[in-house]
Amino acid sequence: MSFSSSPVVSLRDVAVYQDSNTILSGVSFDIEKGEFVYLVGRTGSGKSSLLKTLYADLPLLTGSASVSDFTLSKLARSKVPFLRRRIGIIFQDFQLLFDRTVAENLSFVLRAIGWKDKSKIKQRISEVLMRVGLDAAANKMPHQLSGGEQQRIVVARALLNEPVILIADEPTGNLDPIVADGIMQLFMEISNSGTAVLMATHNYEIINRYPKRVLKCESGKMLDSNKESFAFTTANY
Ligand SMILES: Nc1ncnc2c1ncn2[C@@H]1O[C@H](COP(=O)(O)OP(=O)(O)OP(=O)(O)O)[C@@H](O)[C@H]1O
Repeated sequence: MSFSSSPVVSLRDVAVYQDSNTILSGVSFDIEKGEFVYLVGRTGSGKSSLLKTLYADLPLLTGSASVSDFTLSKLARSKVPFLRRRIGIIFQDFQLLFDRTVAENLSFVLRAIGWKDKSKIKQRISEVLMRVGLDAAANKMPHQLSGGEQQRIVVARALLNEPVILIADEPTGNLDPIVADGIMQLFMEISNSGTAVLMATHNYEIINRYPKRVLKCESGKMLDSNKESFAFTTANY
């Protein structure tokens, strides 16, 4: 008997568009539960556009795709918030609310999706802060934290809904190498505990230090290191 679960992301012959321009075509890949995958490619090659397609910020017009249990081609606008609750989204700029504490930043998200019970909110916040190693930071203001700590809070925020996948667009871009390394270790722990991670990056040093599967946007197509070998070079990235 097989206990394998279905992929958390599955794309078949997908095209990615910006306005009427085709950015990528013929994109097919699966991401399994707990898998860690890098997304690379030159500036403008389509990484962010692909990620936006996955969280329904760009419509799926060609091919078929599912994320968690959502079929993107048939996704009604009203269902988009529910899709996004299954995805933790992390960007390079931290996007914390600087006029409130860490705990208030996190409770804001839970309240927005209908959590009301104060003790449950407090418990969930404490769980995610523990997970990112910052359980003592709940009552601090974001400006009292370092850049790396702020990014950990953003990761904690992305984990609030127990997502099946974290989608991260250049999450280490503004961090110095040692701090970036800490964030990578956190991502590895997160993927080891069953949440898939799809991370767009230009940082090939990080990929060499934490080697995992790589998807590469190149000349309007997607290359997959699970299926073919391709060169890694820091030139032009
Ligand atoms: N909002 C937009 N409207 C129209 N075209 C866009 C938009 N955003 C991006 N594009 C175009 O789509 C193409 C892919 O851009 P995208 O941002 O996906 O690339 P990227 O690989 O993420 O680049 P970077 O590494 O610089 O973030 C580029 O040609 C870009 O100019």
